Amino acid sequence: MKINLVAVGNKMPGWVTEGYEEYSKRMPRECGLQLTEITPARRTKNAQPEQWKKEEGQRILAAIPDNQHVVALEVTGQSWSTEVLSSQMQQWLTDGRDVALMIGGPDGLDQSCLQRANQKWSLSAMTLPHPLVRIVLAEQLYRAWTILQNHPYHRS
Ligand SMILES: C[S@@+](CC[C@H](N)C(=O)[O-])C[C@H]1O[C@@H](n2cnc3c(N)ncnc32)[C@H](O)[C@@H]1O
Repeated sequence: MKINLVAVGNKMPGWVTEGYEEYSKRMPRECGLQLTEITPARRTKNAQPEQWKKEEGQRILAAIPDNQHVVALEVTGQSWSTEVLSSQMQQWLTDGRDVALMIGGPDGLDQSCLQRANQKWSLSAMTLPHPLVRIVLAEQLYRAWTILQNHPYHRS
């Protein structure tokens, strides 16, 4: 299984790239984490957040093959403990399809992305900045993997 992390935002500052890679590089081949960065819509002076989200949504969906199991990162989604995430990961591995995780931009995910999602996952009731979300996500995926491996990284 491959995890296809489709995230709005490119040209990230060094601390974001370093933080993300610190954890993504720890993921094993059988559960490899691959990042697809989506170019954000150009924000013009006349605020058109729905239009920007729509544009980004089209780019996100174009980066996800039809046969992938899709999870939207969304504040109002389901809250999973790390242990629940590891069970989810086991289910994804058993299912065998690649998994796509979608992270929206500053205005969030478009409705078309939410409709495509098979699951919606909330990391917290707080709204996090999208660059931070990819780092937290990579760490939690690694932590969930270590639980499946009975590796001592995770101490409950
Ligand atoms: C700055 S947030 C967007 C906020 C936007 N106002 C909204 O309502 O979605 C950017 C993206 O980060 C992700 N995100 C932010 N906080 C999150 C959280 N607590 N749980 C899951 N995803 C989150 C979502 O994918 C969101 O689209």
